[in-house]
Amino acid sequence: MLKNIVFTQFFCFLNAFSLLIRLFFRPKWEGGQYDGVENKRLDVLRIAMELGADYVDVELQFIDSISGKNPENTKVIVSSHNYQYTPSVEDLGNLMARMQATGADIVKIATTALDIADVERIFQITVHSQLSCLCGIVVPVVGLVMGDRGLISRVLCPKFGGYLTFGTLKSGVVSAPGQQALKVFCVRTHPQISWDSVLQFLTGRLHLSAVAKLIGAVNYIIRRSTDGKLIGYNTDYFGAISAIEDGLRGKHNSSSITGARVVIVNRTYERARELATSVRGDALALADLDNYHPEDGMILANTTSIGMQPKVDDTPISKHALGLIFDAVYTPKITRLLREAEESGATIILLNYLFSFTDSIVLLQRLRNFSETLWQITSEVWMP
Ligand SMILES: O=C1C[C@@](O)(C(=O)O)C[C@@H](O)[C@@H]1O
Repeated sequence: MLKNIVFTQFFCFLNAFSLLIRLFFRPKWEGGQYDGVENKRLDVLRIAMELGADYVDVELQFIDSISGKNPENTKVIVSSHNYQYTPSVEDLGNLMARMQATGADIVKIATTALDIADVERIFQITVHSQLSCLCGIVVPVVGLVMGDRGLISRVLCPKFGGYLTFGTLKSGVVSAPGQQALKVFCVRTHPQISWDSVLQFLTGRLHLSAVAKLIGAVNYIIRRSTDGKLIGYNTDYFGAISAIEDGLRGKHNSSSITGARVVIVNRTYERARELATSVRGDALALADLDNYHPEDGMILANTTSIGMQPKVDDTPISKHALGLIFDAVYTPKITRLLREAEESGATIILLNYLFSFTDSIVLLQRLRNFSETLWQITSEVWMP
């Protein structure tokens, strides 16, 4: 029976970047090719487990016939496919809860994009399901949106905490609409060519949006289809500012946001002063931060990479911070800074991934025909 199974897919674990082959046996009613008796299909999955498959993938409707019967080294993925549309956030949330409650090792939801903005709902659910780890075990989630308009979900899913993405080994041979052939892009330079010169190459060719120019950083580069020009945007600022504003609104129960006195802290005092001068703020040396006693209503924003994986035990401030604490680090989502701040009773704010993303969708929608030319630079390119 195993001979009849077609191996046409691969898992691409983007984080570890190791490649695993997965066996799948999806029925026609769930978008696959198997048209036979259900019991036989489930038998195949059971045999696969006995033979030591790393993963077996079963539809939500059949999870009971597999879950709990798997050997320790076989992980069970529970799947749901919607080939018509992407349901509302509420419906997706309910579906996710039902899937998580099955006891599966991994939850996978694949929906269909009728509009590029549908992807946002899947990202929202993916992010939300990671945050529920605060109160218990996190079940890894795969959230994908099928179809050309869902392409961005396949590329950006790791950024939103997705466990893996799907692709095809051969262009055109797909098991779901929108799957892309595996291409590993890397910026490879000769040891004598410095990262600075790569940046120089990019920055020399970039046209900046007004906001990116002002901030001096971009996190998205899009090749404009009308003239092929590379346009650099900054969408991260919006994710950060909107999260802080939301946090303030929630804390003070009001809709008005007022200005603030800005204090810039940097390891190099001179640099702190330089930036502080440009925003008419004050500067502080990092060494003085622990003894700094700000007035009530302080918002502390960590915009450095301190506390980011792998150095998750680092924190920019040794005492427990109070007030409203924002951390721009997004791996891990709950940094030591945020954890300790929360323990001290502070209000913590996470980067508003979704706003950041919504903003990019708005940009993309403005620039029609984007799909073949979307470039995403996951680590920011800083302008010299
Ligand atoms: O669940 C998935 C992901 C998928 O739907 C995709 O969109 O790549 C393809 C399916 O075959 C697979 O089982």
